[in-house]
Amino acid sequence: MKLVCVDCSKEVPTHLFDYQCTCGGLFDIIHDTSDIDAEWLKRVFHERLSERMTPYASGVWRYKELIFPGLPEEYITTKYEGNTGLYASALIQSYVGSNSKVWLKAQSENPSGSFKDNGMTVAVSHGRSLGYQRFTCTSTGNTSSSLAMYAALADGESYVFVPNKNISLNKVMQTLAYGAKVISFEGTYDDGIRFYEQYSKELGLYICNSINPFRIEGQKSIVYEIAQYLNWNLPDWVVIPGGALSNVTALGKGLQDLKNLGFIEKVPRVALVQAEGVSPFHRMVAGGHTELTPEPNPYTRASALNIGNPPSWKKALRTLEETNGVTCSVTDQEILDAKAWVDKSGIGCEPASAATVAGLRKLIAEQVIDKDETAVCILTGNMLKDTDALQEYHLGESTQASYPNKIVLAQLAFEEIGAMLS
Ligand SMILES: Cc1ncc(COP(=O)(O)O)c(C=O)c1O
Ligand SMILES: N[C@@H](CCOP(=O)(O)O)C(=O)O
Repeated sequence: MKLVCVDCSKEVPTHLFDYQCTCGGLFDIIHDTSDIDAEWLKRVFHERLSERMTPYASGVWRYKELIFPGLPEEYITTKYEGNTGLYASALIQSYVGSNSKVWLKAQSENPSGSFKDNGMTVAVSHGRSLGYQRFTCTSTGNTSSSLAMYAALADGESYVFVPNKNISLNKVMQTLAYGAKVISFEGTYDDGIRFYEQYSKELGLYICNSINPFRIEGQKSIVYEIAQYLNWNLPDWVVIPGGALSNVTALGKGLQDLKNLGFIEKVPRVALVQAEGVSPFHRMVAGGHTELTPEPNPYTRASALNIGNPPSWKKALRTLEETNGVTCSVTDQEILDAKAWVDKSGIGCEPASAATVAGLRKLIAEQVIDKDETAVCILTGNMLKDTDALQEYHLGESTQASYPNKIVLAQLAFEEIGAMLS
């Protein structure tokens, strides 16, 4: 296993951990899988499905050989993350206008309520193995909640930087409650990342944002798990929301691993969905450009996607190229309407995650995705991550217009309730 710079291809051993190369490029982790017996590994992954209370009961560490093979078990900090549900929803199939199965992968069922746990367990475990006790991130709230939870489990300390506006208070409170030192600052996630670029060395903290390639390795497990649950037959499309672009990067890496090992025959196409107010990557791809122009004033109600300068865009571009992928953007209204239907399906998600369902609906309407093709939407965060969004939608004046389920005002009298039920 080695770290390789995505810009200049410089190689560095993993014990000399730094997230950024001297040339400024991010590092990628490259594994040597030439000695792996794929059939043996598949059997091991299958057997581990019945593990209980060991690191391999985790839906991330189940795949340790492809994520962080050399890590001694004593450093693994796990809450049995992953193991999240994969649901075929007839309601969402109908909402998006598909004739084929639409799966929802509920990363919202992770211990801290978002997909961040898949990557964070690996980052914190790696940090511990290097002797770190103090961990840090800048965050719109999910990364920080996840970090604070794992740092607490590891008896470490966490220091998190959160923008002082346009984020969900639920997430900040969750972070605080897990014991993190929360520093609220004027600016955005992008300013937080710039701060690390300048001061990370002097601070001596272990950085847990997705610029850390160990996060990406852990997040690969999401697609491994989908593939394993579907007996190594993936749907035609994987639809994923994009902010910092870590998850689409991990998805692409995971798909290549599965293809190289012969676990899957065909790599599905990836559809990356951004929120219209913060869609620099989509604009770059749609405009046929080769350099990303950051969004200077990012804003979307799906606050987890409020990232104007996605650090992993070069890695994400690789995923698009390797999977013949597409991008699109959706409005906040489309996101919130889609979220209401995902909630009604019984699965639920936060606004950012619903961008996938809104995007799938749009791409089917535009005939980019065929009605007869199957798809899986990655639902990245839990519906209780942003209770203000629920309240605004269901109790607000204008936003509930297209949604049929409203609060009913009635007297608690037998006649009135009886008449309603008849
Ligand atoms: C719930 C949720 N969905 C989607 C995203 C976007 O994922 P990425 O930043 O990896 O593109 C984030 C944050 O990053 C998130 O918290
Ligand atoms: N939505 C994210 C922002 C991206 O963070 P990162 O983990 O990819 O660095 C958050 O929850 O903070």
